[in-house]
Amino acid sequence: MRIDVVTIFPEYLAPLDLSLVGKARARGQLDVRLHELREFTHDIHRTVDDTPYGGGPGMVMKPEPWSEALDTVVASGPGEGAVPTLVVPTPSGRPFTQELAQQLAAEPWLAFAPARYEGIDRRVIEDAADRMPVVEVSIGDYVLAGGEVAVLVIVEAVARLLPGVLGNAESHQDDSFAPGRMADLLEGPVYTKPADWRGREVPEVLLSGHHGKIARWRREQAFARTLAHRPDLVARWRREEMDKHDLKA
Ligand SMILES: Nc1cc(-c2ccc3cc[nH]c3c2)n[nH]1
Repeated sequence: MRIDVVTIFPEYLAPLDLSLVGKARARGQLDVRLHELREFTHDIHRTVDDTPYGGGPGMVMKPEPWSEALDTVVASGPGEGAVPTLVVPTPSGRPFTQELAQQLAAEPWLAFAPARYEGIDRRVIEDAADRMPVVEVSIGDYVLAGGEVAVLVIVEAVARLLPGVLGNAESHQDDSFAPGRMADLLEGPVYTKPADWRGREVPEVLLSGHHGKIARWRREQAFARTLAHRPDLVARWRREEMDKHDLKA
């Protein structure tokens, strides 16, 4: 997979050199290219923003640098009409879920447009959508100061789904949120040595060696935690299970 990121803060993406994503890049499984938006300005001050039409607080990112940057990204692709899927982090976007991560992981080429200020001139997104798939994505119902952190979240969640990126020991096949595994929902509690730590002992069942009982205990624990923290997910999973067995709620 190829990933391009256009940003005024390339240093914000430094974590993409580390750990899972960094190793995947070193192995050639991921080709990540950062583009500094100010390289696509032509004034002495390298201006990327201006005041908003219609008034209001803050500044808006100018269309020209973005369109030049995105044109350069597309032109540097494999050619033959290949274009990236443009991912635009925004609080009002499509919720980023494991399902969307799976969909993005199936794409050969992603380009990210993390905004700053009050956002990017809308015409940039509209113009891009005439040439490539565009998906606006929210990583949660809170407001960040820019989209770079969202890029890190999305890239990590997508990269770990790519074949060979996770070692077998860390396979994502058992991900709680992987489609079809809603029944497990969130992870249950985990324990490691020592068996007694500060007077707190590991649950007996985990020392029993009875794999059936252990698996059931873990599902029960995960379900109880999910029911407490995410009743909405449990309700959705129940509906999906009822639909799957053509049962009426
Ligand atoms: N899910 C989510 C995305 C954002 C976001 C994305 C881009 C910009 C640009 C300026 N502020 C931003 C905030 N906040 N929360």
